[in-house]
Amino acid sequence: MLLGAFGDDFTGASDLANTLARAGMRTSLTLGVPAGPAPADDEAVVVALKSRSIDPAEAVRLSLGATAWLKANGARQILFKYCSTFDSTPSGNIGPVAEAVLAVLDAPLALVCPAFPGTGRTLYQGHLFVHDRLLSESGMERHPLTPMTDPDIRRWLQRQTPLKVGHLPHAVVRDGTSSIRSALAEAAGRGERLVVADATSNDDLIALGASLRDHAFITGASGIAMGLPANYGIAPDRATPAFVGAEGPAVILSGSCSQATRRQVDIYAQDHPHRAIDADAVMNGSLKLDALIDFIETHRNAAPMLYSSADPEAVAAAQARHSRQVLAERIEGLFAELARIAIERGFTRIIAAGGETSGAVAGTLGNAVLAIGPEIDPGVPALQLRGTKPVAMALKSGNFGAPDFFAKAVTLLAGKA
Ligand SMILES: Nc1ncnc2c1ncn2[C@@H]1O[C@H](COP(=O)(O)OP(=O)(O)O)[C@@H](O)[C@H]1O
Ligand SMILES: O=C(O)[C@@H](O)C(=O)COP(=O)(O)O
Repeated sequence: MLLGAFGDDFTGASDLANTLARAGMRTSLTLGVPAGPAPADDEAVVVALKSRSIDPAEAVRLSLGATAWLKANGARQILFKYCSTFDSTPSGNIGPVAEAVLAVLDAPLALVCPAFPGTGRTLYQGHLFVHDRLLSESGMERHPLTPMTDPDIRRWLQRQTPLKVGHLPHAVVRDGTSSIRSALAEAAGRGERLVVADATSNDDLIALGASLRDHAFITGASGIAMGLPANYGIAPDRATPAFVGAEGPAVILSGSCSQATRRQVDIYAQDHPHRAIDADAVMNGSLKLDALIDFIETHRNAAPMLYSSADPEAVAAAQARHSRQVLAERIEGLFAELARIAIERGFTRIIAAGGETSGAVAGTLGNAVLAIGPEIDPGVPALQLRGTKPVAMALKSGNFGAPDFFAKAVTLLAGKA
């Protein structure tokens, strides 16, 4: 293993694995920390954690566990992947996790770069944009678990950690690798331990990546990985193993309330069987699991969709009636149970939308290892379970994917282009 990474949610980890695979690295995605050794022949392993929206101390514990396993399996560098919209709260979890890993690796500083221009996330003057909107006006300010109300990543991160936060301005990044290296050395001299880097294009990310060759620890969204494989002499044009896919029944499980997902749900519902899951019905027990299973069984050959995706007003109203955390856990628990039973009943293509939801859904596979297949849309690869069970999956980040994502995913997971 050359590069060892962990992601703070399952969709994010699959997004990173996708970037590394596209850049030519032989990459696997593991759901949680594997019990045994790393898969042989892999140059990069991405451990998917579900640590984004949990207690900071627990997130630190899980992240240190992943770091220890990756190091024990030979990783030369550790990469901590978080969301390109920097999903976190004033108490964590990005700051506390970065701080803890810096300490165990005894690293002077770590770069912080959530930019992912391919999906419209750019960072300029320390501020994060989603397309032409500041993060705090992008819809992310109303996220159900991590409302992002401040677009200044330096200020937001500084609330999460006592470590000194610095800034690498765009002019330096644009100037290229040697300027970046000098600026990082100066930042270390000033005692800065977490340095937020501007990046507005893939070229910026590649220049940043090239300047991180000697860094023991790097943090960022998947864009920061674009330039890392080249540091190991790996080029993108390398042949990748064929993706076989799985031809059995498909089901879509969407607990994502992001804007992009809600549009994708609307489009898919126009000509596919679909059923909404009502938050109150989940909480008061009037929604029966059996009825949902009957629904997907009835439509098993037409790729049915079950979704709790709802607009911000409906989510806020439901959260006002129930505890936010308990509501999230109950809905995620329901999706996990649906995925488990669907797989048991022979569904082989599982498409999950939303980071937390995907974590719950994929979590039913235990400590599985997944191979990376073709890209469905930027940031979302087709995944295939390694081993004997024929299961293919897509774990879609909330705001990723074109409006026709679900139909495309159903086709691609069957191994059809
Ligand atoms: N109708 C709903 N009302 C309230 N919370 C919901 C509803 N549907 C889903 N949720 C919860 O909101 C969270 C959505 O997060 P996630 O799955 O990461 O997707 P996204 O970040 O794209 O919205 C999950 O914890 C999910 O269980
Ligand atoms: O970096 C990203 O934007 C994604 O990989 C990601 O982590 C998104 O998370 P969810 O929107 O919660 O799926």
